[in-house]
Amino acid sequence: MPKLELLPAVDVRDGQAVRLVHGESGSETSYGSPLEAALAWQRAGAEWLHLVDLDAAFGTGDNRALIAEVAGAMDIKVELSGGIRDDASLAAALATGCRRVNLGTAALETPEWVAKVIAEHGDQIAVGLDVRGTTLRGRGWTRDGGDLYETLARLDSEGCARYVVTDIAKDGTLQGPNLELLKNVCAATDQPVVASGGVSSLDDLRAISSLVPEGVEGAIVGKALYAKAFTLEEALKAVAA
Ligand SMILES: O=C(O)c1ccccc1N[C@@H]1O[C@H](COP(=O)(O)O)[C@@H](O)[C@H]1O
Repeated sequence: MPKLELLPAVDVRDGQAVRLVHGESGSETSYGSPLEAALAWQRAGAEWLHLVDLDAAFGTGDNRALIAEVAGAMDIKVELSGGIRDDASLAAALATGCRRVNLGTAALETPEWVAKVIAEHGDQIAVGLDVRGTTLRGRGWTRDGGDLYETLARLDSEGCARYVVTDIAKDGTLQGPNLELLKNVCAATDQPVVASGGVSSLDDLRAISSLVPEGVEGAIVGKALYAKAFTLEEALKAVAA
């Protein structure tokens, strides 16, 4: 059985690595230099970095140059998110050398464009399904964007390679992942799922690992690492077993 991939997160707001609670603008805790954070996760053995431009996601500007600097400094695979909504932002994201991008708002608001870029770029495109209950949220998670399972069926039919599923109610809370949601999404699609939101302990990672046979491929870990609930080395060991 393949092991669960771990993706430590670096979310960038106003040039700083931050963590939010429920993805709410204004709830930031700052953790300093995004480059230093990313290099620290790489040194600790990460194989992936989940890198988010929060300003681009919220529409409060962007950190494009800094994101490119961080992605360019990585020897590991980078998954890039936030504000990738048109040809120009997609080209800039892919030009960083990232392994793949996550599209959020675009999958809700411009489905024709998303179908086109899925067809063009294959598994370099993932879609972030950011949900409250079963309602998708876009534009920095401030606007409803339709039903999770209807959107998933549409994206599956268009050949979307992968989904990053975030339970907004759990994100940044250290309250544990929404395992039911992950199971339900895995049951609804044959494509791999990356879990996001709520990881608080090594047991949470072991619980997500138990869903690998159902289709969970990876887990994004944010607040728990920054709050030092465990180290990345411990997390990698816990999912290797
Ligand atoms: O990661 C967050 O905490 C987050 C909070 C609020 C909005 C977005 C967030 N992150 C990721 O950004 C992309 C969505 O960006 P867009 O809608 O495509 O501009 C998505 O991967 C979210 O998970």
